Amino acid sequence: LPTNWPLLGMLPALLKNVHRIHDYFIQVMEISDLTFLFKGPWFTNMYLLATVDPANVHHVMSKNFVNYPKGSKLNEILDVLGDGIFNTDYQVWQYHRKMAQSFLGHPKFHSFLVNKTWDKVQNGLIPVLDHVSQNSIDVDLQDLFARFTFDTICTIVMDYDPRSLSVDFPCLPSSKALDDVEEVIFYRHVVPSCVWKFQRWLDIGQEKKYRKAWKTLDNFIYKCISMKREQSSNKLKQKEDDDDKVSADLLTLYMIQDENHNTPSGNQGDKFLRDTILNFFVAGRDTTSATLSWFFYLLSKNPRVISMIKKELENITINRTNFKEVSSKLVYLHGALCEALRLYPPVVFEAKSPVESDMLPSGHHVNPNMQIILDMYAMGRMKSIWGNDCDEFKPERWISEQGKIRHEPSYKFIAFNAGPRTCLGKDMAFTQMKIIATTIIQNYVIQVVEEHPVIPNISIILHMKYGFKVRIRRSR
Ligand code: HEM
Repeated sequence: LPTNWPLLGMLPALLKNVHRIHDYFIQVMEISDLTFLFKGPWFTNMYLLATVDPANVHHVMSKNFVNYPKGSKLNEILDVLGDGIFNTDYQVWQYHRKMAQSFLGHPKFHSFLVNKTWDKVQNGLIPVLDHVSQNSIDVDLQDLFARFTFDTICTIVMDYDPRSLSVDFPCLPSSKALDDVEEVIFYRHVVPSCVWKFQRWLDIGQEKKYRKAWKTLDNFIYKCISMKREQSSNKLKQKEDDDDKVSADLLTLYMIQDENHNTPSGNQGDKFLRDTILNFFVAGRDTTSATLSWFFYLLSKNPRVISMIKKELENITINRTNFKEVSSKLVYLHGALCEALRLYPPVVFEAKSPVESDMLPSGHHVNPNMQIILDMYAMGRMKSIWGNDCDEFKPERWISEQGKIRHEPSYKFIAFNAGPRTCLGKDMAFTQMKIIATTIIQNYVIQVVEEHPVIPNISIILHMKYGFKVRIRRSR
């Protein structure tokens, strides 16, 4: 366990292990009975209680949810997200949640999503995969998936397709700006706040990058909002009919509320819409694309699982019209995706501070000066939670004796968060991942480029540090 040095606290141990921070946390969690208090240098007032104890997770995320809002410290770190769903509490968060639920949970949303995803497969993914396969070009599959999900989330949220997934692989500043923002948000989580605030004041280093990325995102989103305003000023009224909600995009839905003065944001005008859109970009782009990348990486190491998925697909024809019925038959594929999410959850940790002092089920006292880190990566790899074979990629873990999907409580399988702030895009993510996975597995062979290093990066989203270089060919 890390030594607590006078003045420096446990910072030396953290710095020494920063290059292998994920594995280091697994080790510390295993030998400290699933919860450990890291103490920072004396002048920083930094106390991090890291935990992977399911009882603590259940307590913080569900049972005593009201005592663990996102809070002002996190608001500062995530300031680029403004008043969007990720960065708000209480009424504003409830408003977003209601709006997002009414959109994503609308009965017509599923077929809308399936159609948009299928369009992108046919007009984006397949042409690009055929192009790289015919010309024997090595491709970064992680980048390709990020392009796919960026295009689809823009389409769903704003009805605008930036077409980043195409054979010329265009470099989109808005997509790059999202990467930069995520990197700096992680940095802000790990250095003392006085350090990053000083850098922000001087406009240097990571903070300079953050400011520029923020501007790029603002330019992109505000432009889309004004385009939408022009296009739809006379159409908005027509969309008010509940049945039409899903033939519109999320932005239109919010604009209708705005016109009717139903927003909780006061008179912020386009700023509230901008915050909403940006939060959905963050929610829907990297989470799904990162999972797909790790899923295909795991498949490349486990040919047996590919054979099992192919076997499951043998007697099933999947297309855009029957996807809803067929999807529930893809039990093994579903298990394999859950297994990828367990081993490589795209959101690696969740940071929480109590409003009032509290006692966790593990017996640890927490107070408002502390940050509680729920380490989702380590949680998926704990022997005491998942058994001695926890490091193995075993889709069978998710299948019951009756051949159905085995349900695991969200405070144990935490990839989609737990409690009232559970991910709203879970079904959307599974739908997209299944469409993409079946298309690739049925039609292509993927081979990882030899000696290409695949290691997790250190950020708020678990990407592959050097991308995922593969060679692709059409299967016969
Ligand atoms: C494999 C894919 C995905 C994973 C693993 C995932 C995971 C998560 C996690 C861990 C959170 C909690 C984040 C936090 O509060 O700090 C979250 C929240 C959320 N996710 Fe997802 N997500 C995925 C895909 C999506 C997609 C495609 C959407 C659709 C746009 C989406 C929409 C949301 C929303 C709106 C929230 C905020 C919920 C709230 O605070 O009430 N997610 N997701």
